Amino acid sequence: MLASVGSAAAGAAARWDPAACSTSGRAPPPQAPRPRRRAAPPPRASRADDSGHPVFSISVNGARLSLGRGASRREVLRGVDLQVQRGSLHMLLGPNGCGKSTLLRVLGGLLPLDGGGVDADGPSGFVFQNPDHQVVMPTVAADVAFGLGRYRLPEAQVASAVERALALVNMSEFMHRATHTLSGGQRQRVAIAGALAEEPRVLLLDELTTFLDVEDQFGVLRAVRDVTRSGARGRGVTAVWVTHRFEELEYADAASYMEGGRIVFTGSPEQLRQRLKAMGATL
Ligand SMILES: Nc1ncnc2c1ncn2[C@@H]1O[C@H](COP(=O)(O)OP(=O)(O)OP(=O)(O)O)[C@@H](O)[C@H]1O
Repeated sequence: MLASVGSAAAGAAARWDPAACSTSGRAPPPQAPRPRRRAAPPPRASRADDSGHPVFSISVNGARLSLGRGASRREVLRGVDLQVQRGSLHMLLGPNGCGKSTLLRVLGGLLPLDGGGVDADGPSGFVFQNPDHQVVMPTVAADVAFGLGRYRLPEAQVASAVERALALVNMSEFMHRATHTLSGGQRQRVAIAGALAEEPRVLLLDELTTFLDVEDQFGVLRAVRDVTRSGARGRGVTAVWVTHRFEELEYADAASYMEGGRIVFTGSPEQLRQRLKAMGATL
């Protein structure tokens, strides 16, 4: 279990806004098409620990970042501290606009910080909430292979990477299916397989279940949990999962709560549930 690494207040000053964090998800905000999943730049500083101490895949210390221009510029990350154990499924919750997606982009190396530091395993792969923006090829196999195209690998190597990735998300039997015939959850698992085909060490997953029904929601969750547990002890893929849905906590190994650009609490899912209840949430 991770120790609390939040701000000194560790949630003492946290306020609870039930409207901002419901268990039923949210209507998607109007938005431009999300970028297709992509591997982040090469690893910066993969943490290895040979001394038997807890090994973290991600370590964020005092991360600060302002976004926007001119009068609309504002500090979005205001001193984020976070540690994520390698091979774990770590959930990140918090009200709308508290900085979860921004932090995810920082973890993937897509946004440089103004202050503080991030030390994360790499490469990382992103999957976003709307699979329609990510699953774009006519067949499942072609879609999972899409990201590998730029490496100019031999065909057999691509085929085996695709097979491996689909097996990891329990979608092998769908390899030759037309993507437009898949359910939302199946499409989301194809999107995850596409990210996995590039063998990331860290998966960054932004509200993957927003558009899914309950069955698909838990199918995708199980797939991600299984991926994190498929590696040897301490060497599995690490997943950071942003969600608004408290019921998903049961799949997490650890969870953090973010508010106002800071992590205010990190602990076990049960500890977070207790904290949220104490803050007035109906779970
Ligand atoms: N490029 C940008 N320029 C200015 N402000 C930005 C930019 N990107 C994000 N923000 C602001 O930063 C804050 C955090 O945004 P972010 O998307 O990280 O929040 P979030 O916790 O993921 O929210 P949600 O749960 O609604 O997805 C928001 O107030 C948002 O408007």
